[in-house]
Order: sequence, then C-alpha cells, then structure tokens
Amino acid sequence: MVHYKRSSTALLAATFVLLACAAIIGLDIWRTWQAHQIDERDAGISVTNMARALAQHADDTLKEADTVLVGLLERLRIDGTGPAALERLHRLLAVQVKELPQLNGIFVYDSQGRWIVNSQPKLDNTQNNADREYFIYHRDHPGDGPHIGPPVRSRSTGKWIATVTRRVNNADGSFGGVVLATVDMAYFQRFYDSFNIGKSGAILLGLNSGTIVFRRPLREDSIGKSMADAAIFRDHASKNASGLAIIKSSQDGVVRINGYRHLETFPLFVSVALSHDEVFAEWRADAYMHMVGVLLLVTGFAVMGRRMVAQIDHRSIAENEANEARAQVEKLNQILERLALQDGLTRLANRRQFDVALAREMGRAVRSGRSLALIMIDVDRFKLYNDLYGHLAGDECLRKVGKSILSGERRADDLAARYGGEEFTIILPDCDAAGALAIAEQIRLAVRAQQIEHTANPDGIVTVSLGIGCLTKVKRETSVRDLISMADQALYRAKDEGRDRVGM
Ligand SMILES: Nc1nc2c(ncn2[C@@H]2O[C@H](COP(=O)(O)OP(=O)(O)OP(=O)(O)O)[C@@H](O)[C@H]2O)c(=O)[nH]1
Repeated sequence: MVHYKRSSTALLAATFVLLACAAIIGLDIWRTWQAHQIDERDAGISVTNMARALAQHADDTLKEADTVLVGLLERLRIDGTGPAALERLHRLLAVQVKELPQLNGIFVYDSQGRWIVNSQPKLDNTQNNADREYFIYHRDHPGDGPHIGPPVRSRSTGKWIATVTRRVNNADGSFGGVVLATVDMAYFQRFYDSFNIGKSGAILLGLNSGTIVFRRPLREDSIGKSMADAAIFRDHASKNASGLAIIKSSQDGVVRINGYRHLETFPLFVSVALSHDEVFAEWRADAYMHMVGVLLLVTGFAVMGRRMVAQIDHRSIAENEANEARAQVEKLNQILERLALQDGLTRLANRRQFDVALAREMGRAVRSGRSLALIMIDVDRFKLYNDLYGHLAGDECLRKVGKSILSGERRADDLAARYGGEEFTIILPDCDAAGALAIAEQIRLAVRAQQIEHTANPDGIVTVSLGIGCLTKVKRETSVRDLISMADQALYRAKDEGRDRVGM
C-alpha cells in the first residue's frame, strides 16, 4: 500500500481552520471576560452610590432630630420647667413630632430619669428612664454634644427606635437631665425598601462601635446586637471612611459586593451589599448563550474545515498517484528507449544508434569542416573461440572486449557501438588519422591486457584487429558508406597482415 504524505495545502488549510476556531473561542472568552469586568465595575459604582445616598440620608435624619434637641434645650434654659412652661413645651413637642415624620417622639427627663415632658398626648410620669444607656452616658459625661445610643425598644410605643440625646445642664453645670429625640426604625425601613438590591442584597446601618442599628432584610433579633466579628466591620468599616469589599457571608454563604461609608456628622456607618450571583446572573446567562453559539459555530466550522481538508487530501493523493504513474511511464519509456538504442549483450550502443549517430556526425563534419574518424574492430578467430569454449563463453568474451572498446570513448560525442556479431566500431568526431590510430592502439592493448584465454590464437589470448577510416574536409556528397568501407578495408588489411594490429 502506498502512503501519501498530507499535502502542504491540506496542512495549511487544517492550520487555518484550527487557528480560526481558536480565534473565535479566544475572542468570545475575551468578550465574556470584558463583560464581566464591566458588570463588576458597574456593581461597585452602584453600591458606592447607594452607600453615599444612605449615609447622607441617615446624617440628615439624625441632624434634624438633633436640631430639635438644641432648640428644646434653649427653651428649657430660658423658660425653665415650671408647670406653665412645660404645658407650652408639651404643645410644641407634639407639633414638632407631627411635622417631622422621622421623629417617633421627643422626651425630657430630669436628673433622676423621671419623665418631665414629652410629645405624647398624655404624660405618663410614673415611667423612669434612668437605666437607659443614653441616660447613664450623659450623667457620666459632662460634654454637651449629641449622643447616638444603641437602638432600644420604646417604653411608650414598643417600637424599635434610634435615639439622639443631649445632656441638660443645671445653671451650675451639674447634671440636670436628658433630652431625647427618637427616630422610628420604620422610617429607615421605608427608605431602604425603596432601593432595588435584589433578593439576596442587604443594607445595614450601624454604630461605629459595631452595634447594628437597622438592617434590611429586617431581623429584629439582630437590632442592637454587635457585628464586631463580621468581616465588613472588622476588616473594612472599622478601618476606612468608605470603600468596597467582596465578602462571603459567614451566615448564609452568599458572596456579596459591599459598599460602605461613614456618616459625616454622627458616629455611624452604612453598608450596601449586592449578591455576586444576582449581579452576574444576566452576564452568566449571556455567557452560556454565547458559549453555546460559539461551540455550534466552531463545530460547524471544524466539520466544514475537515471536509475541505479531506477534499484537498483526496485531490493531492490523486495528483500524487498521477505524478507517480507519469514517472513510472517516463521510467519505462527511458528503459524502452535505452533498450531500443543499446546492445543487450555488451551494453554498448546498438547498430540503430550507431547509424543515427554516424549520419549526424557526418552532417556536422560537412558543416564544420572538421575531420571524422571511424574505427572498425573485429575479434580475431572468434569462430574458433566459440568452437573451443562454447557460445556462452563467446558471449562473455564479447562483453569483456566491449568494455575495452568503451575505454576508447574519450569525448562526449565519441560513440562505441556493437556493429554486429563479433564486430565493433567507434565513431570519433573531430579526430584525425593520428588521433584515431592512438585510440585504436589503446583499444588493442586494452583487449590484450585482459588476457582472455584463447588457445587457438597465436599468443594464447583474445586479440582484436582494427581498421581506421578517417575523413578530413568532408564533402557533402561523401556518404557514411564511404567511411565505413574505408574502415572495413583497413580492417581487412590488418587481418591479412596477421591480425592483432591496426590497419589504416
Ligand atoms: N558467441 C557468440 N558468437 C558470435 C556472436 N556473433 C557472431 N558470432 C560468431 O563469430 C564468428 C565469426 O567468425 P568469422 O566471421 O568466421 O571470423 P573469425 O572466426 O573471427 O575469423 P577472423 O575474423 O578471420 O579472425 C561466427 O562463428 C559467429 O557465429 C555472438 O553474439 N556470440
């Protein structure tokens, strides 16, 4: 079976198809990666913007509550806490709570924690808030700035509330009580619910101490609890004013993109988180669709490419076969040509080739005016050789003699040929009689040098006789026969004169 190597065109086509497939896949991977980068950047911008808006909102809300407290303190300082003043104050507080939707209530406590006046329709003066964190804080801290305490459940409404408080100082600077504005968590909840953060997103409002003030989704049991161990606080919000962080939740295992920011005025921070899975859900669906599309495209391309390569292969195999057949035919032709022009026994030129060559050289000699020599060579007493050693040995002898004659071919145009039977000839173009004589003598000696036994010959070895025909200034009317007969006659003379010699 003949194996054909894959053609370079087929290899080129296969390489092109492979490269094209790789390029399509590579481009799609690059495009998908780019889309992922863009979505990730957009999600980061989104949570950062939301965190900024929520921080501003919380700051404004608490600032409004604190502004009310500043006014209240001023009023207490000027009007005092007499019954008439408290009555006027009560009406004012009720109006203020009505006007400011974020405010749940406004309260004034004396130095023992007793309720003096508040925004509620009816004052319950049996209550005491001396145990509240903010009360203890202001009692123990003489500073007159606002204080944001941990969220508490309102004793008046039972709701979760955020507290903004300030210390009331007596005229001598001693502790005179606390003014309190409470912010309803529902106010934060309504605002936070207006943001689209997906199903697994989260919003958190916390104190800088790590206490949770409010969170969405709302889990009441977490309000007021510490989140000091949560990564968003421990590793990020407790260290930086604002930032971005991708964190896997230790509670639900969801990976979230978190944006956080501290409030400008109050010691709180907000954090907004979007679920990584939800942010990239659209990207993922798009990537899968693209992947399927690209796989179909590449498969189609590969199948078509394979067919194309196979066709190129088939064509190239057919071409190879045709080329091989042509080469074989050419080889056969050469063999036939050689056989047609060569003598089968001695491998010298045969008579046909000799006739053609001699006619050609005669023509050339006529045209060029150069001489042309021909040597006829005949094995001496060859009939006796055959009789003595047999016909097969005779053939072998002729082969050996042929080799010696071939040594007379010195130039490209010289031609040694078997003329017929045991008779040989050599054409020597552009060779004069002296040159032909030298070559003839060399052939004669070469045959002798082979020392082929021939007991019926005088010296006991095979010898040859040679006759030279030579034409100088060949005339157009001179024929090849003239030259052959000239050489033949010289050969007869050599035979007559005793053989093993050159006749002229
Ligand atoms: N073995 C063999 N013998 C051949 C071949 N061609 C011719 N002969 C023989 O060569 C012999 C030629 O003999 P002759 O022409 O009588 O001449 P000769 O015996 O060589 O004697 P001279 O030429 O006078 O020396 C014949 O017996 C042919 O049969 C050949 O191809 N092979």
